Amino acid sequence: MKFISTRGRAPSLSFADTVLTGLASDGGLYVPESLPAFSREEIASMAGLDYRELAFRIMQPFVGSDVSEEELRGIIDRSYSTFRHSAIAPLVQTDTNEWILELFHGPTLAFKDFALQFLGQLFDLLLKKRGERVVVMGATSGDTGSAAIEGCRHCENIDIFILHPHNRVSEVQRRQMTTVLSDNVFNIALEGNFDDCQNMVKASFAEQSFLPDGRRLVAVNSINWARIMAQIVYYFYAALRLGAPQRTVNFSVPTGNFGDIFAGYLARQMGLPIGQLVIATNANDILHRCISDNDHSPRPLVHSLSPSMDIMVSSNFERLLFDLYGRDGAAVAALLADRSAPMHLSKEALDRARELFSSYRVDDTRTVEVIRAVYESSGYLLDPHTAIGVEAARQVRRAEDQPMVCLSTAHPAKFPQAVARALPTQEIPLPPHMQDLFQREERMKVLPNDLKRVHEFMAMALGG
Ligand SMILES: Cc1ncc(COP(=O)(O)O)c(C=O)c1O
Ligand SMILES: N[C@@H](CCOP(=O)(O)O)C(=O)O
Repeated sequence: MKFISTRGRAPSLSFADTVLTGLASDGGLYVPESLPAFSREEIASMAGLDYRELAFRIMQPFVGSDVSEEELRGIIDRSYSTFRHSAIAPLVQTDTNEWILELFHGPTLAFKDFALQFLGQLFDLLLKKRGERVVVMGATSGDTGSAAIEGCRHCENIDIFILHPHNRVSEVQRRQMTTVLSDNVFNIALEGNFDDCQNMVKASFAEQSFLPDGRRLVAVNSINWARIMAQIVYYFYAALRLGAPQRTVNFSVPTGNFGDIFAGYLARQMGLPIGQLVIATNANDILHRCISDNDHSPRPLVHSLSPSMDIMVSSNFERLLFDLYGRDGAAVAALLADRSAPMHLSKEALDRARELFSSYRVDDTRTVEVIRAVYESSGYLLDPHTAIGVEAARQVRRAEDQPMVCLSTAHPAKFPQAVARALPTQEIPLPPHMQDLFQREERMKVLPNDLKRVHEFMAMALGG
């Protein structure tokens, strides 16, 4: 399978080369030239498969011959053996036809582990085969960082640098990153917000001459295609458990960088009978405004109780635009020429986007009310991001008789302060492997929002 850029001017790449890169050379994101599709019968035959076997069936067509079937099975086995729940992604019912898909049973307690445990294993295999050592650079609003570090820290051929917004992630999130003291792990606390971190990472991919010894950058954010690919699997897994393909299933997805919900969109394009796909946003609602009012204009970032979704520039929206504009790279490049300017979709693109997605915005006050209300009605404790997904689902749901699956993207223990606003006396213990998190030594470098300073730090850390 070949992968092409959403801006249409970069060379197409193989799966392995796509994984071991970041942005395309024209500034675009890589997508498959064509999507594999499964017939209704093929999907029916997947019912009852365990998570690992299903992951193999869904991902193998993308991977092709770059990774042998045996190698892919090995990667999948190792990736999901670190999860603490035997179902990997269990479903819990909270109301009539309302389900929570718990995606937080991986090592860092967020859905990011699904793709980043996998990506770390994949990097390890591909880099060893090539005898190459690379520099991984990523931006995080709190969850990608620790999951990427956890996925990559044992890779001999990787140095990893993660930028997080200084003082804008929860203490648990920060400590999950900064207490990993391995020699190949570097945490940068940037004096800026997540968008600043992400801009810096993208600018670094465009100009890599600051790296010593001819080293190159590789992405761990969801600009890396393998991240999205691994997330497609749990849409199939949940839908099959709830009766697909005989039954249509709906999903509500707490959304920031648009990676997770884009994986759901792909699952539908690949044949899974998904009805509604709900984009659930916090006060940083550019995607909701885009779908509801055709208003994709950036506004100052708001710091919310769901910090991982404090994102204004959603990288993966570009991948959707590519499809909405008939896979015309020039049209996408023109639309995104100035990301700080308001963007308005054409009538056709907007109509199509509205057919594909519903959207809803949930502010902090409502987030707190929902955490409290769901706990009181069902005894189920939501994290603030998941609460946004649950509320959005309840507000925009069309088919009461079909299952609505709300993706639970993080464990509430990552956000005790936010949960305490709703339930002040509620204890939320960390899992056993994190019991001493607050006693561990931390290491990070605080840097100004200045590309040159970040590059100097990275070059020095790499011995340049
Ligand atoms: C807990 C949590 N929920 C939701 C999101 C939003 O996911 P996405 O960026 O894929 O839209 C993130 C960050 O990505 C997150 O960390
Ligand atoms: N919410 C994310 C932001 C980065 O998103 P990614 O999916 O592109 O890595 C985070 O927790 O860091």
